[in-house]
Formats: sequence, C-alpha cells, structure tokens
Amino acid sequence: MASFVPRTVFPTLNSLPRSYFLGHHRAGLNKMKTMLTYIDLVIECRDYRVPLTSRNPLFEENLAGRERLIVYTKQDLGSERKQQDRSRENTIQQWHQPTPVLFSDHKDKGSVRKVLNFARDHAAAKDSLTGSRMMIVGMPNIGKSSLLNALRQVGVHKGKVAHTGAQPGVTRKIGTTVKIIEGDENSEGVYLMDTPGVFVPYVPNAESMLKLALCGSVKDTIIAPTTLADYLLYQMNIYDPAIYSDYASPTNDITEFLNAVAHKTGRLQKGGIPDVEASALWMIQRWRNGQLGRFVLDEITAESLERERRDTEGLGSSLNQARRADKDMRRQRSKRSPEAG
Ligand SMILES: Nc1nc2c(ncn2[C@@H]2O[C@H](COP(=O)(O)OP(=O)(O)OP(=O)(O)O)[C@@H](O)[C@H]2O)c(=O)[nH]1
Repeated sequence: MASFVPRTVFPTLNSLPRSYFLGHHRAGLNKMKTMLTYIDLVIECRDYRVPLTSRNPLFEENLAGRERLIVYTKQDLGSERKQQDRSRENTIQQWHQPTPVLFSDHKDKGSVRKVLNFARDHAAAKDSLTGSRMMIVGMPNIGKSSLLNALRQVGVHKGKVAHTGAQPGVTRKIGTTVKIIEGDENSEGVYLMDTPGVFVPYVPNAESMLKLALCGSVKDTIIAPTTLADYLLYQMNIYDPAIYSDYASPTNDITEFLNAVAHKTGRLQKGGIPDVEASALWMIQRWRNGQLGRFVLDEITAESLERERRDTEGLGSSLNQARRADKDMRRQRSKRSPEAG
C-alpha cells in the first residue's frame, strides 16, 4: 500500500483578509497608553501554539518604557511531546533575553504560581507602601482574562471576576482591576488590570492569518470554515494524520475529509447531504479544545525567530499604510468575487 504523503506547503490565498484591527482595539490601546504611568509591570500574553505569529509589535512600540514579562498562554494545548516542548521553550526564552518569559496553563496552579512569584518579587523589589500595579495585554482571545482569574484564585483565593469566552472580543474595555497578591504591613499588595485584546495592525502573510484564526484570535465569521479546516488538515497531516483516524483515513483533500467527518458524526442535511460547514466548525473547535492533537503551528528555531523579527519590524508604526493596503485588497477582492468580502 502506498504510504500517505502530506502536503509540504499550503496554497497561497491572496484573497484572505489580512487585517482585523477593530475600533475597540485602537481605543483600548490608546487607553492603555494613558494608564501606563500608573503601571509597574506589563504582562504581555502570547499564544504557546503560535509564539511568533501572536507577537504584536504594537505592544512593544506603544507600551515601551515599562518592564515586561512575556507569558505564553495555553501551554497545555501545544504540548504532547515533553522533550521537544522543553527545547522549544528554552529557545524562546533565549530569544527574548533579557526580557523574562514564563509559560502558563490557566488550570495548572503550578504555572500560575510561577507568574505570581514573579509578580511578588517584582513588587518587592519596588518596595512601595502603595503596592504595585500591573497590566495584562495581548491579542484577542489569547487567555488574558482567564490568566487574571487564575492569578486571583491562586493568589487571594477569590472567584472569577473577568468574563472569558471562546470567541475574541469578550473584554472590550479596560475594566477589571483585581488584587492578585495580598498586602502586608509594608505594602498594599499587587493589583492587575485587564485590557481588551488588540490585533496586529496588518498580518504579513495569509498563512499567519490562518494560524491566528485557527487559534481563535479572529471571529469565525471572517474566514470560511472550510478554508480554516483545510489549513487545520494540512497542519494535522504534518504532525500525524493518525490523530483524526476516528473520523477519516489520511487525506490531503478537504472535501473528502469533511464528507467523512459529516458521515461519521451525523452532520447531514436533508437527503443525507454532508453538512461540510458544520463539520469544519466542529473539527476546528475540537482542535482548539485540545481534542484533536496538541501541537504548535509556528516552527521554532533560532533562524525562524530571527526571520520573524525582521519581517515584523516597523509593522506597528505603519498602521495607516497597513490599513490602506488592506482596503485595496478588499476592494480588489470584491471586484473579483462579491461573496468573498
Ligand atoms: N486550554 C486552555 N484554554 C485556555 C487557557 N487560557 C484561556 N483559555 C481559553 O481561551 C479562551 C479565551 O480566553 P479569555 O481569557 O476570554 O481570552 P482574552 O484574552 O481575555 O480574550 P478577549 O476578550 O478577546 O481579550 C476561553 O475559551 C478560555 O477558556 C489555557 O491556558 N488553556
């Protein structure tokens, strides 16, 4: 029997939107800038599955001058092969030096405690009677509010305060400031401020947009579910096609794959026609929940990290240029196909 050969490249989709920088992202970022004078530490979240793609240069440019801790969230969703994970994490930590880096899973108290210990040490070094104020920032749906809730739970044993959700944009305004470490006779304790997710102004290539959408940073209405599922199939095949063996045989054909999933899971329309869209959304959701393999989407090597730094340099400051380019692209796309907008 011929062995299965996965695709080694995903087709370039020039018509894919490359921007998702919304009004409340801009407003949120502006507000964060005005709050910066009150902040001692910025906790910047990035997604463990896309360490490169979830970097938003806007934070570095706009929140400069404050110490930063980078936390890679959703560690549990990107790890299955422990040995590889550790080596990847070491490479990431070296890349960021001297900025400190931690990895978190909001349900793992050990990893949450590491963030708390960092915050405690940082506050202690400041040695202020009025305590310490920190701000948590990151791309939409990256897990900021979940981490804030977990820090509060582990730190001061109080329940959830910030709303969380599986779609981006649950937090739309700078709002909840919560105590995460109790004070004592020397200090008032540590407070953390939640902020809305801010998307990168312009995504450098279509594949990065697919990665961000797959990880949930973009609303599911922006990219066709079958396109996203095709990208997921491409990534699953590179990782190990056996992870979907309950639903389909190894394939590079998204229609064949979704038809098989629809039949296997009973997602059929009238007359037994496979509901490919519902099947696509279901597969994407399963992957997002870690039920369809846990693996990262960004290749992490010293070279890929350096390449990414070069590619995204200056992207934050070229916001207007990025917006114009995106508008042009949309205009061209709607001329070609009215349904693609
Ligand atoms: N498996 C896993 N899921 C997580 C983790 N952190 C957050 N999530 C999930 O990711 C989704 C988004 O989490 P939120 O905390 O609402 O993300 P946010 O960054 O505050 O989102 P915005 O409101 O868009 O700014 C939710 O479904 C969370 O349950 C994590 O460490 N592991």
